Amino acid sequence: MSHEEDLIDYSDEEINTTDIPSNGAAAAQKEELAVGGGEADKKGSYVGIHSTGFRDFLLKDELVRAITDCGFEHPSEVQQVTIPQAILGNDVLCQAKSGLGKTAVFVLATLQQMEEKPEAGVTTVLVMCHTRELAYQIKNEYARFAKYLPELKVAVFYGGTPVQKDIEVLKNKETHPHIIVGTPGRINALVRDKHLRLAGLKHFVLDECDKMLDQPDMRHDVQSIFKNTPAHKQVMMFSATLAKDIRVICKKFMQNPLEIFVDDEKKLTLHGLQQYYIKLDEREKNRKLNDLLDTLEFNQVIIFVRSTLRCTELDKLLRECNFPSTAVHSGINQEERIKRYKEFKEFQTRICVSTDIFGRGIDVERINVAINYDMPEKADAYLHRVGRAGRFGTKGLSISFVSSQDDEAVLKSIEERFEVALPEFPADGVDASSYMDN
Ligand SMILES: Nc1ncnc2c1ncn2[C@@H]1O[C@H](COP(=O)(O)OP(=O)(O)OP(=O)(O)O)[C@@H](O)[C@H]1O
Repeated sequence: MSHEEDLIDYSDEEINTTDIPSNGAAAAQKEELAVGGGEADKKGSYVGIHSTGFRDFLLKDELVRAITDCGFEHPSEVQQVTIPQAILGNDVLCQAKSGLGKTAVFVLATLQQMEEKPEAGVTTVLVMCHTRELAYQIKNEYARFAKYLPELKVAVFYGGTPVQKDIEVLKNKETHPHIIVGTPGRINALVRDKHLRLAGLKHFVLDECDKMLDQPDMRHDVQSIFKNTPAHKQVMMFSATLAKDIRVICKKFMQNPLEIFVDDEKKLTLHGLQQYYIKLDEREKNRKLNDLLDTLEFNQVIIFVRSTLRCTELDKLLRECNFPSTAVHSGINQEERIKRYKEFKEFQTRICVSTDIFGRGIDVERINVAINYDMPEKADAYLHRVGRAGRFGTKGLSISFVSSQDDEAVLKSIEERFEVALPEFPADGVDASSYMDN
């Protein structure tokens, strides 16, 4: 993509839906992952599963060892289809269900393409996502997979922390990262003020790309950063939800990408996850939540609310009732937010009340119950939120409180779009073995 002419102001753009490649709806019925793109004649074709192990990708020894240490035995479907193309440097636009390992696709693909002795002081990989905690998590994934590549330097930059610290890291050749993970606001500020130079960039990655390009502020920052990168580079974008209009926008940043879409939205439903709703009055929510937390068996539970105020209040109430709860929302200072994220991830707290900050991308292995105390406004947000439970094909349970006509409308749209039965939560509860892995 040439920079000047093609980086348009998307808010002025008419979305041309006829741009979208046909992925062959009939075939999509049969296959989980519809793969189009690459070469023109490949559009609409479907890649079968050929490889069975990470070794088949012919990755560097250091990566194979790290993968083994992580306990990954077999690549997931999205990994099988995408990694072989991504390590060749192709652009990738990838949609795949929540929790099935999209992160490892770009982490492994970029690490695989790094030079053995990366040049000091040059950043070649930039990964951006929409929240600070997710950036922190992705940075840790890089650390996990790069553990046998000690020369590689990875850093995470996001807002709410002293910018001077980031500037110091970038000033010094010894500490200057080869790989940067971050959120667009801070990265853009560092680029704008010439602390971060991206002339040597080879890989530009957006995780949760639909969210990032859907929000005007974030999209503006992403575009400004993109303009400061070389024309020739690999661009990869990922999300569990990729509406057709957003795909068109994503592709403006790419050249002839490998496209992986789940056109048949019912295939986005997580099969290990049991999903229910409870109809109740707003004022009955606290009592109901108390009952559920008392009676349900869970390892960890995440509870979503719609505002920071409700988040603070509900967390306080739960702690008053002696539940081991924590809260995460944008009103908390950043250091404390990361501390709470870490504690929750490390199983030191078992209940987390959150706004949509933890609604996407956050990967906490032991969450097996997700509760929508407040129903989200959109079906997409619902899909991401409940996907926090039942990661990587494990079992899980989600319960959504429905207390208004708007909530009912969202519930209906979820059932229709994802063809998921969302029955009422049974009065006598559900058998714990149905949502707890042994
Ligand atoms: N091949 C694998 N074998 C075992 N575990 C895996 C494998 N790939 C990924 N995982 C684990 O699965 C979990 C979910 O992965 P990840 O967070 O990348 O999912 P995702 O597709 O990005 O989900 P979301 O759309 O919700 O962000 C992580 O804990 C990750 O370590």
